[in-house]
Amino acid sequence: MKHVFIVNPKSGKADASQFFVPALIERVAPLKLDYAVEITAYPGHATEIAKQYAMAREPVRFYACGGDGTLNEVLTGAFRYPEAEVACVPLGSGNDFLKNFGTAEDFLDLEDNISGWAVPVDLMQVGEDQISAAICSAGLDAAVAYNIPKYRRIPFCGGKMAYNISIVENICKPMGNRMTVSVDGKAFTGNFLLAAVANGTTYGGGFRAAPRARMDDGLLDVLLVNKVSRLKVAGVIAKYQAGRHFSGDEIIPELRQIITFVRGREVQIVPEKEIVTNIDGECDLRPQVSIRVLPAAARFVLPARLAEAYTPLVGLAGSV
Ligand SMILES: Nc1ncnc2c1ncn2[C@@H]1O[C@H](COP(=O)(O)OP(=O)(O)OP(=O)(O)O)[C@@H](O)[C@H]1O
Repeated sequence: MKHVFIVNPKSGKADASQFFVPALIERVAPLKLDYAVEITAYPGHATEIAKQYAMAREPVRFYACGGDGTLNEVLTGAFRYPEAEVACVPLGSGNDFLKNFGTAEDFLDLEDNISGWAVPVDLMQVGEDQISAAICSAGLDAAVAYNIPKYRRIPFCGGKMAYNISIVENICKPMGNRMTVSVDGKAFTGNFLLAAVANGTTYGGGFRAAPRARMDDGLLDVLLVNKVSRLKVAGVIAKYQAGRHFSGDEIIPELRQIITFVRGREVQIVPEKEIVTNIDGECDLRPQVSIRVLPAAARFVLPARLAEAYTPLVGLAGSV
């Protein structure tokens, strides 16, 4: 099998082509692998690189070396090819996807990652031609992420500070979006702070919005958070962030009037006005969003120690 390391130099805080690639080559060379290193030159390039290799229809493993955006791009390029599997070397700022399986440290163990194997994971089809691996959302959380780049350029205003300023800005604006969210045909209409459609548990740099979601159950966990007063919003968001809005498979009693949780396979979000949406960390204004689960659509490589401990819900490990 060919091993292709696709490195995004713009992920995370430092340029991985400088600090990671030399170390990678030093560690991989003695392993006598058939390998290649590709450095992305622009957004979307990782998809093109993955597609180009996968089209040879030979067994190939891609290592998405970057954050969730890079992983999304590599999965997008690879998932239609049964000979291709996708691993992740977490060099981004959030790397929320891999939290479904283990920690960043587990995936940074390069030798363990290389000797790991693939398990089937679900993906989401967003609209006609976009793929999402972890979570799609619309509303307040997406608007906060959308505004962050504007503050990052202010001197002394780094990641966390930019995030906090963006939260304050969004909480000061009128909150809530009137929308209808349909889950497998059942419609929920209301004034929602946010709607999240989760394949995985975590997004936004550690928000455990869907702590009960599984990447291999063929289902999406949908969370609808009602508009609440400014006084209540911080408390609700704090619980939502920590995953404390759930007890077992249910929303905790004190939040049941505020948060609706349903599972399904197809979701349409139709807002009254254009809304900011977040698809695996990439934010855009959209008039509406439709999302459909693609069960066991990709092969995701777990490092050997995690793969040994992993119990899949569907199929057998490595056999999509
Ligand atoms: N050479 C490049 N120049 C500019 N942007 C690039 C380049 N290569 C990739 N990108 C873009 O960089 C964006 C950010 O990458 P990524 O999401 O992997 O990092 P991150 O934001 O640090 O991590 P996370 O999403 O986990 O927080 C992606 O949307 C990707 O399209």
